[in-house]
Formats: sequence, structure tokens, C-alpha cells
Amino acid sequence: MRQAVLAMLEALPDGIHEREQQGFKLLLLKAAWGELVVAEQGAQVLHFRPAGQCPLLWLSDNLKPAPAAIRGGIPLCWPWFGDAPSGPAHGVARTGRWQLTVTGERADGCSLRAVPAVDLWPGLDPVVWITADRGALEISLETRNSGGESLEISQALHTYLVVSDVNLVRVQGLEGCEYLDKLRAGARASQAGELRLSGALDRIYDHNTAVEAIDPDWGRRLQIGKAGSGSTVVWNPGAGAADLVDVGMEQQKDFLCIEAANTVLDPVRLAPGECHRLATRISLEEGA
Ligand SMILES: O=P(O)(O)OC[C@H]1O[C@@H](O)[C@H](O)[C@@H](O)[C@@H]1O
Repeated sequence: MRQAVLAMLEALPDGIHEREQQGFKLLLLKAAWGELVVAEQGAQVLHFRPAGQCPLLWLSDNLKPAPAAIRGGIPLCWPWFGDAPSGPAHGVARTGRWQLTVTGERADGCSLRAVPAVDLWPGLDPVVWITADRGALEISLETRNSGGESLEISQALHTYLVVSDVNLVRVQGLEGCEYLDKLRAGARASQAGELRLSGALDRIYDHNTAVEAIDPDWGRRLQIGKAGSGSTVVWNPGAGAADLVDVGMEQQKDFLCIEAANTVLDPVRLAPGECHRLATRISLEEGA
């Protein structure tokens, strides 16, 4: 899919375009500020490239056919993060159909709004706001409790960052934070120094500020800022990629997930009428 999306963009003139690829309906925006591709399924950003830069997000080249979850970009995990008895892993938003509306198209950027095409979950109304410009991509997921009872949610903006080699990347900003290690039955530990990966990693950090992923091989630093989030999830499947048909060992080292989230560490309780906003901001700096 990644190669196909890049080829599609290459051939298109500046403007807003609709295309279908492997059964997924896509909205493609191309302009002087850069490129953005959003899938109707899941209101999922699949591609973001600020002008003059390389893409910031990873997207699988071996997707499962629609309506399977799309591996890459920024899936919305909602209204729960991870496994739950009430439905599929990471909730129902990423496989649902959404209505995408371009709400602003300017020389220096664009903005979009997305709402579910059909109700996704009783009593919960989500709205997604996406803005992209030369400097950053921002996604905001607002959830309103439109029912009569108090409800609890967990969620994540499951960002797949494209990197030169996940084992070379250094993640800064988590130093000293406590985390739950999902690969050790949720054992608690504390992050000593910057984070480096060597094999599979699946952790939920008790952390509510920004992190930076330094990619020396590509000479760049990716900043992942956030709001409304007390959990930062960091994931790469390592050798487990061999069991994921849409990753495989040939793509395993190409990405690192850093997710702004509300998890078991900081679930969000919404009283009737209450609203919560979870947001993330992805930007890039040259030099590492
Ligand atoms: O394969 P999925 O459902 O997209 O999930 C991918 C990963 O997503 C991460 O957020 C979780 O912490 C991992 O445990 C999980 O494996």
C-alpha cells in the first residue's frame, strides 16, 4: 500500500483527490505545504509528508484486505485500548466507516473533520480533527458522552513512525518514568536513561508530556507531543513480526509506534454531557 500511495501522489497534480486502493477509500491532499492521505475507514491518517521532507509515518506494504484494520499511519484505538471482552482488540473505531470533510484548505496547510458514518458505540460521540502544514501534523480525538450514564473509555492515537532502523533509534523524554511491561505480564519497572530497542518492546509509560525519537541514520528527530494523555505506549513486535502478515520480518525494523493514549493507567470517566480531548502533534527537525 505504501508504494502504491506514494506512486499515486507522484502522479497527481496539487489539489484534493479521492481514490480507492485495495478496497480502501482514500482522500489525498497535495499542495505546496506537503501531502496528506486519510482513509475513510477509521478516519485513519496513512501518510504525511511536509514539503521538502521525507514521510513521517510508516504504512505497511502488505495490508490485509478491507475491512481489516490498516497497519500503519495513525489508527484510532477507541473506545478501548488493547484487548477487551466487549469486542475487537483496540476497539471499533479503526474498522468503522467515517465521513471526512475538508474544513480548511489554505496555501500553508489544511484541516479536516471526521465523524463516524454510523454510530460506533452507544452513548459516545467521537469527532476527529486533523490539521497538517509544513511544520506538523495534529490529530485530536474528542469524545462526548451523549448518553444518560457515566461511561469509562481508554484509547490511543497509535502512531507508526517511519524510521531507518528501529534498533538504531533513541527515544528521549521517558527517563525516570514508570511503565507496565506488557511482555512481562504487566510487570512494573522504571525507565533508566533514554530508551533503545533491541527486539520486541511493548510498554505503557506513565507519562504525559512529549517525547523525541532520534534517528541518527536519517539525521532527523521526530517530536511526538500530546495533550489529554497520561499514558505513552511504545511498541515494536520484534521477532513477533513474523506472525503478523501485514508486517513480516522484512518490514519489522522500519517503524516504531509511539502512542498518545489513555490506558489502564489513566482511564477517562465521562459523566453525561462531558467531553474529553486526546491529541497528538508529530513534527520533524533535521539533525540528530
Ligand atoms: O495488532 P494490533 O491489534 O494493531 O496491535 C498492535 C499492538 O498495539 C500496541 O498498542 C499494543 O501495546 C500491542 O500489545 C499490540 O500488539
